[in-house]
Amino acid sequence: MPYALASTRHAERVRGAIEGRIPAPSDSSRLVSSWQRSFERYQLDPGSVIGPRVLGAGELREIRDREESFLRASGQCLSRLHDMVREADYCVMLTDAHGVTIDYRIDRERRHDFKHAGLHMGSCWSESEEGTCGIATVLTDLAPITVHKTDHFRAAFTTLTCSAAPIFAPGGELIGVLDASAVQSPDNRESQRIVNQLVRQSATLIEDGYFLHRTAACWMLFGHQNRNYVEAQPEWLIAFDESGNVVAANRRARECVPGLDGPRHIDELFDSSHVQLRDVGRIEAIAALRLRATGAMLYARIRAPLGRSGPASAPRGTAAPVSHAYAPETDRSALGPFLRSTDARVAGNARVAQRVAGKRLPILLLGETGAGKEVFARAIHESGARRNRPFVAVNCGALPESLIESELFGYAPGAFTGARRHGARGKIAMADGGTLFLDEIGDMPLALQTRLLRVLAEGEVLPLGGETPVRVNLDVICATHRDLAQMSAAGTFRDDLYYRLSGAVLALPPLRERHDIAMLIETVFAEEAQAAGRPLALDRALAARLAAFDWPGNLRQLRNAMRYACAVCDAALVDARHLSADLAARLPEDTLDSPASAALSAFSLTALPPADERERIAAALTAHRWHPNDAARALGISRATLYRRIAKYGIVAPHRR
Ligand SMILES: Nc1ncnc2c1ncn2[C@@H]1O[C@H](COP(=O)(O)OP(=O)(O)OP(=O)(O)O)[C@@H](O)[C@H]1O
Repeated sequence: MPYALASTRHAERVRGAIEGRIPAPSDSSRLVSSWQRSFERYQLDPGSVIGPRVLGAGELREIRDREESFLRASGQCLSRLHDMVREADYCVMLTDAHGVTIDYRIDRERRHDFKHAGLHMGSCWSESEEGTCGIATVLTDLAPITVHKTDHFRAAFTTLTCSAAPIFAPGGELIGVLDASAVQSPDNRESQRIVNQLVRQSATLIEDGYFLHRTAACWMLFGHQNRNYVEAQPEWLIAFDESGNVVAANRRARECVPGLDGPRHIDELFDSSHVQLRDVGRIEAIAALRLRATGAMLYARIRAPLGRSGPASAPRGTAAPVSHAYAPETDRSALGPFLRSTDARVAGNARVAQRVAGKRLPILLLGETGAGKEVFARAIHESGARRNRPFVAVNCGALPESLIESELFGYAPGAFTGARRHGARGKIAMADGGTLFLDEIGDMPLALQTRLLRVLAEGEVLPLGGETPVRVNLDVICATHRDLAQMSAAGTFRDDLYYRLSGAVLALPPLRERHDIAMLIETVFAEEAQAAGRPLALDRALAARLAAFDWPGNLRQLRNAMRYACAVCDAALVDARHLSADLAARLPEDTLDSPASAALSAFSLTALPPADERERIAAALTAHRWHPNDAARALGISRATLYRRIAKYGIVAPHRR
C-alpha cells in the first residue's frame, strides 16, 4: 500500500477509535488512554510520518555527561540484552528519565534501517512529542509495556514493535527506560512476549547494578528466601548506614518487606540487630534473619562498605560530625548525598532545598563555574513531587540572543523565515508540569527578562508570532556565577525579576572551600576508575595534594583530571605522573609531612609488597596502641578490612593473649 494511503488509513482508525466509532486497537486501557492524551492533550497528528526529534551532538553530550554513572552501570546489561535479541533483528535503547536515547546497541549492518525508522542516539520519545510509543508510555505510567505496530499513535512508527520497561533509582524515582525495538516483526502481538520478559529482567538487573554503585559506601544486605540463591542471585538489596538506618532498598525488597517505603531502622525489620549484621559481614558468613512483620525467614550475605580509606578523608579542616541517628525519608532521595555531606554549607543548602522544593518558590543557585549547580538543581527536582515530570535545562549564556527567545518561548507556524512548518514548542512549555532550569540567568538579555517575568507572574507563555498564550505550571530554578544583586543595582538585571527569582538563594561553596573535598576526590576517582574498567588505586600522597589544590574549575575540573589520570595510567596506582602537565605543575608540593602522614607512608599497604602484610598490620597496630581506627588509617584501609585481615592472620592483641 502506498505510504500516504497507509498513513491516512491509520489516522482514520485512530480518530475512529478515540471517538468510539470503531473498536480500540487492543484491550489495553493504557494504550487507549495514551492515544487520547496524544490526540486531545498534545494535539498530535496521527497521520504524521515525520520521525522523532533528535538532539544535536552538544546537547546529547551534556546529557550523557550528567548520566555518566547510570550509563556505566547499564552498559554491560545493554550488550547482553542485545546479544539475546539481535538475531531477531532488534536494537536495544536506553533513555534518560525524559525519554532521550542516551545509549544503544545496534547491528552495524542494520544501522541504516534503524536510523531511517528514527531509532538512534539522541532521539526523543516523550508522549507530548511522539504520542503513544513504548518509551513514552512507560515514562507516563511507570510500568513495562509492548507497543506493537499500529498500537503506535503516529503513522511514522506503525512498522515498529517496541517493548520497554522502567528503571528506578535507589530512592524509587524513575531514572530511565530500557527498550528493545524491531523495525519488522510478525503481526501477532503475542510474538513479543519473550522480548518483553527479557527487557523487564534486564531493566531489573540495571536497576540493581546502579543501586549497588550508588550505595557502595553503605553496609549492604544481599538477601533471598532460599539460602542457595543468596550467593548466586540475591533478590533483595537493602543498604544501611553504620548506625543501622536503612538508606535504600531495591524494588524487590520494597515489595516484600512491609514498611520499607518509609524511614526504617534495621533493628525494626529483623529480629537480629544491625550490630549483629555488621559482625556477620566481617566474617563473610550467611545469616538467617526473621522478618519482624511477617515472621518469614530470609537468608542474607552482609557486605561492609566499599572503598573507604582513612587519612585521605580529612586533610583539610575538621569535618563537622554528621548525625546519622535516623535517616529521614528524604535522605533516601536524590538530595541524600548532599544532606549527608560533611560540609555544613552543602548539607545546609540541601536541607533548605528539601523544605522549599515543590512550594512554588523559585530557587536561585549561586556558585562558581563547575561547582555543581546543575547537578544540585537536578537533585532538587528528582527529590520533589515533580520528579517524574520533565527537567528542562536552558543555558542562557550559551545561546545567541537571537535564538534564546524562540528556544525558550517557542514559535507559531510561519513565525519567521526558516521556522519549522508546524512551529515549535519552547523549552518553557516543554517543562510544563516539571522544572525549568535556567543556567547562567545573569546572561539573559534585558528584553527577554521582561518576557520571562511575565511567564512567572502570569503562568502563561506566548510563543513567538502566536496569538494564544499557553498555560504552564512549573517550578523554576536559576543559576549564575555572577553577582545578580549587584547587577540589579547597576541596572543590568531587572530588579523585579531578581526578586521574583530569588525565593530561596543558595550559595554553593567552591570545591577548594569544601570540608568534604577529600571524600569528593575519592568518590570521583572511584567512579572514573570504574569507568576505565581496571582496578586502580589513587596514590595517597597525590590524594592529599589534590585536596590542597585550589581547583578554579571546581568539580568539573576535578572530574576531568581524574578521567585523564585513569585513562593514561598503565599501572595499578595512579600517581602525580599521570596528571596532565598543566595540573601537575600547579599542584602544591607533597603535604604528607605530618606525623600521622609519616606513619601512613611507613605502613601503607599500597607501598609495600604483599608478603609482608601480616607484619605491617601488626606493626601498625602496635604503633597505634591497638586503636583500630588509627591503625586502619595508617594502613590506608577501612576498619572493616582491618578486622578481616586481623582474623585472616590470626593476630591477637597483647591484652587478649
Ligand atoms: N556532587 C557532585 N559529585 C561529583 N561530581 C560532580 C558533582 N557536582 C558536579 N559534578 C561534576 O562536575 C560537572 C559540572 O557540574 P555542573 O554542570 O552541575 O556545574 P555548574 O556549576 O552548573 O557549572 P556551570 O556554571 O559551568 O554551568 C558535572 O558534569 C560532574 O561531572
